[in-house]
Parts: sequence; C-alpha cells; structure tokens
Amino acid sequence: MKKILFVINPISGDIDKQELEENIQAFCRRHEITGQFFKTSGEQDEEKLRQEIKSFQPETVAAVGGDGTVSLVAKEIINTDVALAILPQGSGNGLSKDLDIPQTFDEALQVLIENRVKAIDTLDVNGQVSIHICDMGFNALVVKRFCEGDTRGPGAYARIAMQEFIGYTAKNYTITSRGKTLFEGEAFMVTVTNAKAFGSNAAINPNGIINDGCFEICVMEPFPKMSSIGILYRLYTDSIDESVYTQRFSCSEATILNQEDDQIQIDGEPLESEKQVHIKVQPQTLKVLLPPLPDAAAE
Ligand SMILES: Nc1ncnc2c1ncn2[C@@H]1O[C@H](COP(=O)(O)OP(=O)(O)OP(=O)(O)O)[C@@H](O)[C@H]1O
Repeated sequence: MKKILFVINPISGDIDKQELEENIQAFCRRHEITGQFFKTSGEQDEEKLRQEIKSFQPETVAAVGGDGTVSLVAKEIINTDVALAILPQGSGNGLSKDLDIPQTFDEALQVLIENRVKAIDTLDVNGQVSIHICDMGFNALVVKRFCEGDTRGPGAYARIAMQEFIGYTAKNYTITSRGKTLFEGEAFMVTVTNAKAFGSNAAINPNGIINDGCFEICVMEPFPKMSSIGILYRLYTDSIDESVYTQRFSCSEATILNQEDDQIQIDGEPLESEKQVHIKVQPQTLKVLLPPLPDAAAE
C-alpha cells in the first residue's frame, strides 16, 4: 500500500481542518493508501517532521496548509525520491497555483492518485531552501507584519500592505552575478524567484519556468504613488515587464547587497536581515505531484 504522510497546519488560512481530516481518512480508505497525520505546532516542526518521515518512510508527503507548510515539507524531502503533494489550505498558496494544482480540496486530493511527478528547481538563499519566492523590501516587510499579527487570510495581508505602503521608503541594493554588476540603486522591492506569481496571483515574473535551471531577479524601482494602480494592473495582467519601473535579470547564481535595516522573506517566512544575500539555483531537486496535463484526457 502506498504510504502518504499528511502534514496539517491547524491554523493556516484561518481554516478549520477537522472536516478535512475526516475527508482525507475516507479518501485513504477508498484508495488503499496508508495515511498518517502530522500536525504542526509552530515550534520545532522541522526536527519533529524529520523524525516522522524517518520512521514512517512515506512515498509522498502532502502539505495541508499554506506556503509556509509547503516549505517546511520541501526542506525535509529535497534531494530525495520522496514526492511533495500540496493540498492548498493557506492564505495565498503561491506555489500550488504556479504548479496548476487545483485549489479546491477534493480536486487537489485526486492529484495524489494521478502519479504524475515532476522535478522542479529550488533555490539556495544563504544556505536556506526557497521553493517559491524570496524577496527584500516592501513585500518582505508586509510578510513580517502579517506573521507578527494574529489575523490570517488574504484580507489581513491586503490590509497590512495598504497600511505599510503609505510611509514606505525605497532601500538601496547592489546586485552582482559572476563578477558583473547587474543593478545598483534604490528599489521598492527585489524579488528572487523561478516561479511566476505570488499567492495573491500578482505575476511578478510572468515568464518564469520552474525547472529551467535559472531564476529571475525582478527589481521594482521606486515609483510615484499615483502609478501604483497602473503597476497593480500590470501585475494582474501578466504585463509587468512593460512597466518602466521594473527590470529583470535571469541568473543561476547572484549576490544581493542590501541595507542592514531591510527585511527579507523566504516563502512567506520572515528572516533575520542579512546584508549579503547569496542565491544559487539547485536544478530539479524537488519532486512534486502534479495534476494530469490538460491534453492527457484527449489522448
Ligand atoms: N499549531 C500552530 N500554531 C501556531 N502557528 C503555527 C502552527 N502550526 C504552524 N504554525 C505557523 O504557521 C506558519 C505557516 O503558515 P502557512 O504559510 O502554512 O499558512 P498561511 O500563512 O495561512 O498561508 P500562505 O503562506 O499561503 O499565505 C508558520 O509560521 C508556522 O510556524
């Protein structure tokens, strides 16, 4: 029998998971899956999950939560044959959207029995794993405030973003890659990703390919407040590259120098500020379970 470990974050997305657990148990019985639950506590989950995977030896670990839960799981199974599955239950669910994983619970469960596996690139950011988006500047500050607060969900995130936007001042960055300076100056935010969009669907890197051995650095330069509507429009219509305020660099390795008081976040988790951030792509290091290709049904 196939063994799947379900890693459930009880608080993600402000969603009660009790009923989901019952649905998962019924699904496992129907499909002859040996399912086991691991509930996150927010304290030392990495170590506890490592032990759980070691003793249970699952073929798949399913993250039932948001991007933070997906990231927690990914860190433990990167560079192994264990596959990651995502049952999106967070505020944003960024990686799952990028991978076209269904956002409804029942449809996402079906992916567990489709057996379509793809190896995706991950990023090493100062020794930490990033599987979706790492950024510095404005969004990282919003993520920090969001994590400090006690309200979750997309509404809370949007409210904090509006509050912080009013008084936000751009920071200085120097970006180099392979001995060449790519950018030097002020930026509103600097995003490092090989995915396409944030969990909010704002497409910061609309042409990103998740397994091409490269990542993109998207620099959003300071812009007049009155241009913010236009930038938002571009972010939600896959046309951010047409904005005069953005620049994009494709790299396999890069270093970003920033200000000491700047914020940095990786996959929705704020980190201690670091003045020098070194990023390196780790090609095809994470196996993920995906839904069938759209034309597979027609074959
Ligand atoms: N039982 C728990 N109690 C409190 N916090 C928890 C618990 N389990 C996990 N956490 C915290 O939840 C955060 C991760 O949440 P996650 O990213 O999965 O959901 P989200 O923030 O609602 O969604 P998204 O990342 O998609 O916006 C981590 O900071 C982790 O420490």
